[in-house]
Amino acid sequence: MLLIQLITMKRRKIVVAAGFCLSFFLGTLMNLLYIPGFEHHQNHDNRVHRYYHKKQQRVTGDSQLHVGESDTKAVAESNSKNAAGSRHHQDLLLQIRERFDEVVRYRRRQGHGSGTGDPVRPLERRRLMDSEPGDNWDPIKVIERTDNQQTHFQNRLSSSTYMQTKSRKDLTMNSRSINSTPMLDCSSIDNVTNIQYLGSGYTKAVYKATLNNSLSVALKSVDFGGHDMENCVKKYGSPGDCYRLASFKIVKEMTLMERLQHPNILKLYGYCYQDSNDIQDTVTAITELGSPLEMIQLLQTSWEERFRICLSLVRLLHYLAHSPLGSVTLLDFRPRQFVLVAGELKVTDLDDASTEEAPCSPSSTSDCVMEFPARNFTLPCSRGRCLGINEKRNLYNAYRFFFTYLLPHSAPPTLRPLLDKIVNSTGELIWGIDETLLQLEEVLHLYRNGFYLQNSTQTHRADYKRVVDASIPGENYRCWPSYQHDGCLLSVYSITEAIGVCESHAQCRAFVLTNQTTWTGHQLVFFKTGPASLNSAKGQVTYVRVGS
Ligand SMILES: Nc1ncnc2c1ncn2[C@@H]1O[C@H](COP(=O)(O)OP(=O)(O)OP(=O)(O)O)[C@@H](O)[C@H]1O
Repeated sequence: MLLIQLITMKRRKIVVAAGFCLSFFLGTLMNLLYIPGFEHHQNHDNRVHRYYHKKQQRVTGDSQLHVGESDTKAVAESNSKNAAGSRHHQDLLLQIRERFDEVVRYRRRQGHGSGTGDPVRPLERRRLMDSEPGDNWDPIKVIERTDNQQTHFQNRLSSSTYMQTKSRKDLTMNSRSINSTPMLDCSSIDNVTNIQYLGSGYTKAVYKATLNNSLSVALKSVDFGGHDMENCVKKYGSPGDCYRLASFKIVKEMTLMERLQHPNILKLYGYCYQDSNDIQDTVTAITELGSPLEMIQLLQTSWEERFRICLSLVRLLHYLAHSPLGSVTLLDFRPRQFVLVAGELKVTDLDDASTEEAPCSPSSTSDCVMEFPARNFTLPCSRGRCLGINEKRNLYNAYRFFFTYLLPHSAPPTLRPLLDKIVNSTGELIWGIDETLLQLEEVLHLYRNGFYLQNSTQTHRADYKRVVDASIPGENYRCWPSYQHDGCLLSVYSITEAIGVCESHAQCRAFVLTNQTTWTGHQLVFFKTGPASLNSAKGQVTYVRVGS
């Protein structure tokens, strides 16, 4: 049993709650916590909770009615209802089977695969083996099996507290590794601290947690109160199977994280299966932690940082187009599917990734139409597949969600023509991802080596005196896009560029070189209103404007 100390906040008062296990926390934290922004989930959990109990009562009521009823019409109606219910349930099981098959396909596909971690839970793995040719993986048998589980589940619900974690499967996970890196397991998240809700989408809820008071990670699990679970339970009335269906999104995501290794794909650190809320083997993925992408915030950062995001994205899309699993497209390509890790963009939501290139017939003109809100594209059909559709869909989405907003705005003027060309060529899908990457790497080369300064033959009006081992602690002013909010801290390639910046700011009379550099190797420089507080500082260099 996994116990964690929860410090809960309610109406800004701190309440201490102890002894809840992690999966309980992940599923129902919102029932117990008040943290601004949690209300929505709290309502959802309560709704689902109430719904389960109602459902339980309704089933009991129905059965009593049927026992005492001799009317053959009612019996016939009941039989036909049961048949419809069974078809309904079968439909759910077929969906589970489809998701399961998809995961199996990704696991089996040839390519790199040095990882020995296997995020498919033992139960599914058994079924995976059963689904080999000559298989006995029979959806009907699964229906029977899950019917039993379902009855058990509902019985338990009526007699036990909702969402009570039962036992944890301590699988022999320490031996797992991805590319020789040992993976985290259930024991790793036994004593997590600083748990914070990060966000949730249609299916999953994500929490930040600290392991061993040192490593911060993201914990991802099915959101019991999320839309996916709620809609499914409403439709099928089978929380256990709905959970399984939803959990395959996490299993798929973990499988793809394991198979697709790239600096711009979030790292899977490990996973944990444990029984929770009367559901067997609920899964928690343990991944690298990022911070959600805020477009408004990005628009306020320096061009260099925004360019980094676009370059990260293009490197990612280039990898996806040539991945070991084939060309991968991100069907859900909104900025919220990405996070930032130390300034690098990384994709986090892989449950909607697909390697299927749309099939087509050469005689049809409509098979390969890619539709976007503002325009459509028709791609050629080659050997029964729409040529490059996965790559082109990713690229156009990168253009419409990222490049148009982030690339040209406040870029160094000499880079503008090339950046405009990149924006136009991707917006028209003239270039593929290979050419786009080449061009962005060229921009990086020009920027990193200061070639963007070549044409700026501005003559500086003032002289600057170089003062060694000196700094100016005060005399700050604000500028945009500063790396520090209460001062003017900008990145420059050279002293000449720093002088140019100082000349362009009416307040600037001095600047101090820091020993910090940006990701491109540019130096961060503090611009100052004057040298009044100039003091001695070993190793630092200050430039003070002389004359008017
Ligand atoms: N590793 C992470 N670090 C920080 N935040 C994350 C991380 N993973 C996800 N998030 C945040 O949690 C939110 C929900 O995660 P995710 O997108 O995986 O859930 P989902 O249910 O698949 O959502 P959607 O409805 O968008 O498909 C994301 O929008 C993102 O802001």
